Amino acid sequence: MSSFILADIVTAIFYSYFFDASSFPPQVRSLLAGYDNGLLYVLNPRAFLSRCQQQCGPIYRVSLGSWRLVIVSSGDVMSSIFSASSQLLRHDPVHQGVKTNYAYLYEIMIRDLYPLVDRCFSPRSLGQTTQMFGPMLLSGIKNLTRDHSKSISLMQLTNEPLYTATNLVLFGSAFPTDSYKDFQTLNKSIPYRVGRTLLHYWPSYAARMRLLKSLRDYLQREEVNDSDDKFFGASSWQIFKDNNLQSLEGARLALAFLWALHTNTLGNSFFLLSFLLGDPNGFARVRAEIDSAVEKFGSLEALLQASPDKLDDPSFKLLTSAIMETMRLTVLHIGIRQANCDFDLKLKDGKMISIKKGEYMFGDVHAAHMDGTAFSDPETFVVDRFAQQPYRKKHLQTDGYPYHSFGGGRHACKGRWLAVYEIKVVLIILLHLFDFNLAEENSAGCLPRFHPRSNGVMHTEDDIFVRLSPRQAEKGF
Ligand code: HEM
Repeated sequence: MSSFILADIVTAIFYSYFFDASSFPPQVRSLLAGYDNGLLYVLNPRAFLSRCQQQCGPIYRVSLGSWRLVIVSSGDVMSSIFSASSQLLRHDPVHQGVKTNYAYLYEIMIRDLYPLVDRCFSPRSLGQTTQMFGPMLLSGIKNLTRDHSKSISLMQLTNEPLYTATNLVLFGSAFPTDSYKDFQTLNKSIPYRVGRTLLHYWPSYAARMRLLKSLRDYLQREEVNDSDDKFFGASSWQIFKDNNLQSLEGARLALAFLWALHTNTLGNSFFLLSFLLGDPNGFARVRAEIDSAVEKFGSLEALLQASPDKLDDPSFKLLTSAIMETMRLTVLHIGIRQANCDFDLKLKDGKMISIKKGEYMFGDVHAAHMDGTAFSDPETFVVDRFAQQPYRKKHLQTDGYPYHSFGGGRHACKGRWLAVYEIKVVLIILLHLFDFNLAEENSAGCLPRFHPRSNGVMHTEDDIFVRLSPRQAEKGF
């Protein structure tokens, strides 16, 4: 056993032995110095956290192996975490997918890459960044759906054209756009990777290596002379070049970024369409809204060429609500921050939590989103849950709800406007063009089952197969 693991175990035993269980917040008990809890967490994070919350309430301490965490599921406390200064609670770079030389890479991410993302994906600049996204996505969907005689995977239909069109508009034609399969192999293996089991490990490892190689080749281009990636792609490439990051190390950082860019957006597009297929009335209402918006814009093509700002409009009130509702159900936990020093975190009700140096703070968003006092019938997909509010441009329609799917404060999701826009366009195209019939090969019913190991966001191993038929008005398509 390495000395590191031994030190971890000794620290954990020491910590659990001396911890005062009567203090606030309460401590989840452990028989094996946190390692029993660590194992239970890895096997089924959602079930473990839900049990802890039932035992201890909305704020509690738990040791997962050598990690000491304060877990919160109350909206107010989560907001206090997001707004705490980085001198007290710092973002832990390991959770950004950067594991090697991370202090250096993390600095580049925070200093250069995130501000660029913030600028390019803000509501004001998004239109410039995503020019041609709609038409490219339409073309990708057309290519994939030429043969209507065969059933098609809903995962592939909602994900592959989206992945490819996004990469093309952001990074230009030099980007390895044929990397969808490898990306998905890696993405699907995340629950297993986190659990450190060897099952499924090799294909995921090989996919990661191929992705890293093609990203390194992309970064090592001599010049960026594509006219089609001058806005975001060229600026991000310049950051890698200026920081001497065109080697494997740069490719690792680029892969972490690519993952942040795609994983939740792809997952949510798939889950949203599956939820709608399981709710025929909701499906019909969203489609009616899309059809009348297409009429208002004149044609689907005109709508797809419109800027994201034009789609941030009450004409898509129900669709936007459906997107936010899907994210409410599928985002699990966020906001991992590590305490730089001992300090007291003051809560709104005047209580204090004494945070110890080295402890992690962690928001159990799923628990907050399953709170029946804030969300009626919280387990159910309710298509118009957020459609009742007056529509406000540049707002996500969730004001007034304890809603945390995009985090908050200084580190709130910098891609949220892009994500909502992209998912909107996927749904507009698919619902406007096609009727969906479930294919014979579906065994598990229409709703995909959440994978028990899902961590961060819901994962599923289920797919849904559908037969598409062009709608009456689109027979010529
Ligand atoms: C449905 C889609 C998405 C969801 C649910 C989502 C969710 C989140 C959440 C919860 C956080 C905060 C994490 C924390 O506090 O530790 C976050 C951060 C971030 N997201 Fe997203 N995200 C999505 C799409 C995107 C996209 C498309 C991008 C584009 C690049 C993006 C880029 C980022 C970045 C750069 C951060 C880090 C911000 C910072 O630390 O300052 N996200 N995201």
